[in-house]
Amino acid sequence: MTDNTRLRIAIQKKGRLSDESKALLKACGLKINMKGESLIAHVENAPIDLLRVRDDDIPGLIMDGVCDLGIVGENVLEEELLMRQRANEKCDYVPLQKMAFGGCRLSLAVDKEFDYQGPESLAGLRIATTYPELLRRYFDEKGINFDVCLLSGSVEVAPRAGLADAICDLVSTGATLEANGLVETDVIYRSQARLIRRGGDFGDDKQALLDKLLTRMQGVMQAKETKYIMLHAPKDKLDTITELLPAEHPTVMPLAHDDENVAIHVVSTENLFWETMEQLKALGCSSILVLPIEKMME
Ligand SMILES: Nc1ncnc2c1ncn2[C@@H]1O[C@H](COP(=O)(O)OP(=O)(O)OP(=O)(O)O)[C@@H](O)[C@H]1O
Ligand SMILES: O=P(O)(O)OC[C@H]1O[C@H](OP(=O)(O)OP(=O)(O)O)[C@H](O)[C@@H]1O
Ligand SMILES: [Mg+2]
Repeated sequence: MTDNTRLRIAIQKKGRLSDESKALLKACGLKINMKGESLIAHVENAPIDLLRVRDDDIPGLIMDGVCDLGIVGENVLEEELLMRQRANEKCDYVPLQKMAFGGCRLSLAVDKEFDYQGPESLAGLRIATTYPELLRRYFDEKGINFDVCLLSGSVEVAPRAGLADAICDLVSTGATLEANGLVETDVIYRSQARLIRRGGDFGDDKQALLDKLLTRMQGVMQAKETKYIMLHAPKDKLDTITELLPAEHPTVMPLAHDDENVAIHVVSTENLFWETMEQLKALGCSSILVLPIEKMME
C-alpha cells in the first residue's frame, strides 16, 4: 500500500533529464537512497519518495493524481495534454517553475535533397514523429493534410529507411539531423524542463514540505545563474572599476597592510567576461576571482 503522507516526485529514470533532475533534488538537501534500477528511491532525510519512470509517463502520473510533483519536458507535457483533451480525459495539473535544463525544440526536418518550399510542401506526405498531437495542431492551424508515422525513437532514420518523407523531432545542437543528412525547416514548439504538480489539496504537512522544497529549488536555480566576484582594486580608480562590474552595490573593504588598494566583493547575475577581466587588470586590479554560488536565499 502507498504511504500518502510522503511526497511523491516523478523524475525520468534514464535519459536527458535524469541527471539534472537528481542533481537539483540533491542540491535542495535531499539525501536520495538510489538503489540500482529500482522504481522507487526513498529520501532519507525527508518524507519524500522519488518515482523513476519513463518521461512519457510523468504527465499522466501527475494528471491522474498518482504523484504529487514531476519534472518533465514541456513537449511531453503539452503532447499528453492535447491527447487527453481530445479524448475528454482528466488533465488536472498545475505548472510550476521552469527548469534551467532540457532546452530543445520540436522541428520539422527533411532530407537535404528535398525541394522544400514551406510546410505546404509536405501536404499529403508522411511525417515520422513521437509527437503526433503537437504536429497535428501545427498542420491543422495551417489547414494542411498529412499522414503520421508514429515512432517512439530513432525518428531521424525514418526517411532513409523509407518509412516517411519528413520527420518532426527534437533538436538541440542539430548534430543528429546533420548526421542523418536532414535539414531543419520549421520550429513547431520550443521546450524546456518544467516542474509540475498535481491538482487538488495537499493537506497541511505535505503543503508545508512542498513550499519548503519550492523555495529551495528557486534558491538552487537562482544560484546557478549567479556568480560571486572578488578582486583587489586601486582606490584611486574605484569609480571606473565599479562601473565595469556587472552588478550594483559592491562591498568595498580595506586590505590589511595596503593603503592603496581595496577588496571588492559583488554578487552578479551576469558572468564576468574575459574582456572585462582584462580591462580590470589594465586598470591595476589583481586577484580577480569569479566563483560559482552553491545556494542562496534572499
Ligand atoms: N537534445 C536534447 N537537448 C536537450 N533536451 C532534450 C534533448 N532531447 C530531448 N530533450 C528533452 O529531454 C526529454 C527526455 O529526452 P530523452 O531523449 O531522454 O527521452 P526518451 O528517449 O523519450 O526517454 P524515456 O526512456 O524516459 O522515454 C525530452 O522530452 C525533451 O524535453
Ligand atoms: O540536436 P541534437 O543535439 O543532436 O539532439 C537531438 C537528439 O536528442 C534526442 O535524443 P537523445 O540523444 O536524447 O537520445 P534518444 O534518441 O535515445 O532519446 C532527440 O530525440 C534527438 O535525437
Ligand atoms: Mg520518452
